[in-house]
Amino acid sequence: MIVLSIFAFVVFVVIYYNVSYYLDLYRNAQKAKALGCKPMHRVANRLPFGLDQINIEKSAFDKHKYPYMLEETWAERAPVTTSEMFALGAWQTRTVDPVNIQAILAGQFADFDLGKFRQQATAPFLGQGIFTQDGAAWKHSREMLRPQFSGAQVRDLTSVEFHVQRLLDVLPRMSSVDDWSKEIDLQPLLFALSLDTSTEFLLGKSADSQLENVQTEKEVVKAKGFATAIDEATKGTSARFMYGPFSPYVFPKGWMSAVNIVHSTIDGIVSEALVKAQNKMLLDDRKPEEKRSRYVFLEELIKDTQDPIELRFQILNILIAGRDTTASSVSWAIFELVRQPQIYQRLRKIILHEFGTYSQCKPERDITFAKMKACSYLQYVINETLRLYPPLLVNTRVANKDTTLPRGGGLDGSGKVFIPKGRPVMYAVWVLHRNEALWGKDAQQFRPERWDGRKMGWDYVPFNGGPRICLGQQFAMTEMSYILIRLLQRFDKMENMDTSPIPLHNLGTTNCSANGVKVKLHEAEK
Ligand code: HEM
Repeated sequence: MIVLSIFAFVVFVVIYYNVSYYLDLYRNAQKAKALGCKPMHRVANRLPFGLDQINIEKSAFDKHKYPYMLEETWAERAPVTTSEMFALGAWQTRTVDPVNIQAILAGQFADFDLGKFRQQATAPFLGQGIFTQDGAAWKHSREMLRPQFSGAQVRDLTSVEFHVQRLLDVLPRMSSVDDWSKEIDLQPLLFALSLDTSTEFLLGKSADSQLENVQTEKEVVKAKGFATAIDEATKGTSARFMYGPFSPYVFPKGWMSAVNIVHSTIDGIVSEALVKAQNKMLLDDRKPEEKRSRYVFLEELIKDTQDPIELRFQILNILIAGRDTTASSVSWAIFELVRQPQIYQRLRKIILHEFGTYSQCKPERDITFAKMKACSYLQYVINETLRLYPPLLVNTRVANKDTTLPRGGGLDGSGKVFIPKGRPVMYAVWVLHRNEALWGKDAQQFRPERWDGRKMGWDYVPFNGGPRICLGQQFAMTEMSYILIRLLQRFDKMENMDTSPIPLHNLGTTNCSANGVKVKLHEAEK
């Protein structure tokens, strides 16, 4: 009897699922017709429910070739650049058409949300913050945070110089007898640098993770705890993303304890800051001569909210949004520069001309925000790095109502397409940025000169666009410029020590090199 009941229940679920699936398809087809939409190209699956997609994605991920898989599978029917597929039991639309991307991010911004999957995957770690919210909550966060990213604070580079000096202190220690250093991997050092500058900017206290590399006993332990916990917590969160709707049930080993370490460290600093704010004391109470940064994000934010949980999550959201993105981008820039010595030398010559040699340069006087912004070739190098290696390879928005997108319908892809409420629309920035139709036959090559006279449009979205454009864009461009200037002033040559034939990719919160950035450095002024 029980067996019969279970059997009947399963049959009922299968029938119910099938009927509602086909009814939905029928209703959507009717609505699409009424709106003058044309059918999208459908990607064929080899396994039921699109289960083959899991294999394809997992295998590419494990082989560190995820971006190449995107190019192969997303460009399947070029030049028609929008399609739909059934993956993991649900329909999704995939586009690399700049016109559709502009519609999603700007023109039809109100029709799309981040969707519940991002919130579910990140909730225990990132809670309610600008990076995870939608609607009114997001608007509130954006209005509260935006003023913190304008003006003087973005231009205050004293703290960046302090931490760059720590990085430079570490590098010569690795030198051998001749003028060349031994082989080092710059990538983890650049990640530590970025964690230290971001925590100092946001919290008024640096995580001092670079001290790990100079072996200062006491602080090393403190730094290691926080830096490792941040890495574990972000890695675990990214792993949850892969499971889509099942992410709330996935708890990678050690993830929650890493999350707790990060939360309690930030909570400690926040509660200290709240006490100081109540007593009208400065959060950053170092003596003036010890002060590296005139601005502390948390100190300013406390003027808007005193809720400790809101403060924790807003700070953490920005830390995660800004730290790995900047570090991986500088790493990729060096990755390319050491493979093309002529570009390295051209950039270095311009840097020396504009900002002086390492020993002549007085950073506060010579490396200003305005001068960095005006240094075109330096900006071209960074633009080109973010084109070829956008930190976020793929992004998703979810329709919050029945809507349409302007392109992708019909055989030539020029017609409107219907997007039903709840449908995820994914856009692959990696594929968009390497599309030959948009970037020319040399789209795969690192060629900063292509930016000479080129205007930025919807074919280039490393920072996204529209109302949700990256708040830290200016901050990131400034910091990346600064780090490159100091490194190229100090080293007149860098040699690539990595022999892998193609770049391999690790995907954490951002896309970074799986082989690191292995180089030998040659000091300019020994
Ligand atoms: C190369 C460096 C960076 C890149 C490529 C980058 C890219 C992005 C992208 C693509 C988004 C949109 C995410 C989405 O809506 O799905 C974003 C959002 C954001 N970024 Fe960045 N980012 C960088 C650095 C930074 C830095 C340094 C900060 C802060 C210190 C920052 C703060 C933010 C914030 C707060 C948001 C959320 C904006 C909102 O939703 O309204 N980013 N970033």
